[in-house]
Amino acid sequence: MGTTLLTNIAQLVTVDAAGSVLEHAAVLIREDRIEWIGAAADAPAADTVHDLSGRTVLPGWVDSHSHLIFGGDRAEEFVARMAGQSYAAGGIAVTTLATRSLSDEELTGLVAARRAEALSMGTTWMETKTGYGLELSEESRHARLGAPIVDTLTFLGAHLVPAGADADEYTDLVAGPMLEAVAQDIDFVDIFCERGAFNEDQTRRVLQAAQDRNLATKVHGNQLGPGPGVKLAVEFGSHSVDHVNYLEDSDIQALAGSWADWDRTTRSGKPGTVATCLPACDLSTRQPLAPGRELLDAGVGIALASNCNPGTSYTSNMNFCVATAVLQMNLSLAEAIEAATYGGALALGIADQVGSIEVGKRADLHVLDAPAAAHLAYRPGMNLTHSVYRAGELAG
Ligand SMILES: N=CN[C@@H](CCC(=O)O)C(=O)O
Ligand SMILES: [Zn+2]
Repeated sequence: MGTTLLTNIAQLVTVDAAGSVLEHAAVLIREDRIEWIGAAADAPAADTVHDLSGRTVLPGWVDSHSHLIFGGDRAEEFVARMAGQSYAAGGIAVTTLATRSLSDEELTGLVAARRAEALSMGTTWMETKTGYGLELSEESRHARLGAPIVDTLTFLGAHLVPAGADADEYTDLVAGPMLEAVAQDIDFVDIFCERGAFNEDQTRRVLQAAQDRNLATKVHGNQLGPGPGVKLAVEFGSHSVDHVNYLEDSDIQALAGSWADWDRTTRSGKPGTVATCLPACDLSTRQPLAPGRELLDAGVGIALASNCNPGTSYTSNMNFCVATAVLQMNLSLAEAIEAATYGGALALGIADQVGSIEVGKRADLHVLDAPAAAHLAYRPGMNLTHSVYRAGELAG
């Protein structure tokens, strides 16, 4: 592979701690790593040179929340919602049935195609979750098939209590035998803490079981109404709490408190619980957009993610999520880009490897067909992704 120089970059948005944006820049990649960054005029020689002709380069998106392991779709549910019906967790069962009927080959093919689609739109690191299995054999099949396709795999056996099951007995199954069966394939344990899904006590049991196994955790919380999800995530030291639409002041304070030992300017210390905002989901479910601005102003680290799934957010387009965060959540472009790259990396515990363009980090780069990153929000809905480098390799 040798070295590759990307040069003639009009704007290089590094997302480093200082938020450096370089103009007339170049990046040297050696194998899968970033070896040098600087002015194009000073660039070292390289085996291969890619002239980017005045385009913009960002870190690849780090999509820290998705549910790609599913069959079928729920377009009818979506249409009913647009006609006024509200979203309820029960729709998950429809996807569970559709997924069960797929062979390993069919399911693998669907997940791989979805991963490739996201990569083609700039997502160089992708998390996904189980959660449409809801029985031991299916949850472990989904974990086994999904793990080699995505970069981070999360176990979400506690997504919905299956019809006819007792909620507490099912929670015991998730926290015990199911977790045991998937443990070797997963990076995180997650739970949907919400009315209609799992309550506070059940959430505690699952988070405790994960902690007892030294597994990192996440929580789906405060999506459809106020609830205990945020505070539980903070109490258990979860990497993130996701959705965060309905927050009380005390939730924001709890989140802010978790960031007390983090120094933003040097990016050192102990990161707190990331509040992951999912704007595409909020639009598709007609929920109020998560208060990203308020969270940032309170000192909370935030991430933006797609939440790609067939029920609440059938898109993996992070360009769209970033544009929405700028246009409708009052984030600056730099804040939105940081949340969709470095913020996602913090939410997945991989910020030392990816999430910014810095020497030594993995060469995950997203080239925009635009002279400035502002075009992401200035030209919303346009296909601005020109090319994508993942671990130094040109994708596609
Ligand atoms: N909220 C819970 N889980 C998914 C939706 C799953 C579904 O409706 O299929 C989410 O993150 O939005
Ligand atoms: Zn989700």
